[in-house]
Amino acid sequence: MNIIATQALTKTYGGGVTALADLSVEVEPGVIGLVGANGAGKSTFIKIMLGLIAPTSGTVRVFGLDPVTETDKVRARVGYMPENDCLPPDMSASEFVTHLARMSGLPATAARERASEALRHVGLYEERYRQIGGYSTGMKQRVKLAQALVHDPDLLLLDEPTNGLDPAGRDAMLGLIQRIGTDFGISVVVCSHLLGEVERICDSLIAIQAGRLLRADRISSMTEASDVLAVEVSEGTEELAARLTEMGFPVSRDGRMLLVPLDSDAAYDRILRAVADLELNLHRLDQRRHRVAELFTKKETADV
Ligand SMILES: Nc1ncnc2c1ncn2[C@@H]1O[C@H](COP(=O)(O)OP(=O)(O)OP(=O)(O)O)[C@@H](O)[C@H]1O
Repeated sequence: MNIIATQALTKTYGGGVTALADLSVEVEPGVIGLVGANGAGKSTFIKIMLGLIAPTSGTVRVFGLDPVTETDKVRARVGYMPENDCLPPDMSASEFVTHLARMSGLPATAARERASEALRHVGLYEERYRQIGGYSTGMKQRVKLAQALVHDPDLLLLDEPTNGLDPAGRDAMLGLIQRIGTDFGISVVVCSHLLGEVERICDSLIAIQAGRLLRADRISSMTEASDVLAVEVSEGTEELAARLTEMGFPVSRDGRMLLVPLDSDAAYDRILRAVADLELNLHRLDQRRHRVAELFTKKETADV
């Protein structure tokens, strides 16, 4: 079952900036990365899913619901962690998250309990009565995550959750997000311009560029074997390269590896024979896997 489905979704802001253009995508449950360079349209997509802004044309459904006309029903099932800092410095995390739980419709006692639970999940239980103004950036990000979780949503939309964090803080936040997906069975859309980090924790990716869909697929499909063979020998790389070139293979080098396009099954056997004829010691012979970063053209690539 799809959790999100869009059809020709388009958003043009006043002033004529088209942030999303004709985006059609279907998203299955899991931990999903929404990736693209700055300005690609990720935040716009998230805001449309939440019913915060309306599409210019096209449709969007979240759990089969229309965020434009069924906003409350969508928000009851979706938690949102915004990109920007939006926390009151003079409240404790406990007060703040309880307040948002109350706003979601929970009675006072249940709201307090749920807030404590959410703060425990994000690792802030001990610190929950301290004022947010004294928190580190990492702790503030965790408060934002806790408030997104507090009403027990089925889907989390996280906008740049690792923003401003140092490498250790990033790893901790990514681990937390992954656990939310696996341990609680909540689907998560992680929006980021950092392809490398999203790739580590997601089952699937939606890649957008300048508001258009580049590809939406499972990461395993994106990194399937390519039709390029990587050949590495302990010694005699030059010799082998020359022999393969003589045999008509368009060989290229990548460090100690020779890369040879595989145009037929016979090519595999011919390369093996060449290695044997030259009496070289074969170190490695396998099909290269595609890299997710290949999705993006070099010029407009997300940071990897
Ligand atoms: N309220 C707005 N009015 C006009 N243009 C906007 C508005 N919000 C976003 N845009 C423009 O729409 C495009 C997409 O912006 P959006 O914030 O959705 O991208 P993003 O991928 O989330 O980028 P970032 O990672 O920088 O937040 C950008 O060109 C941006 O300048």
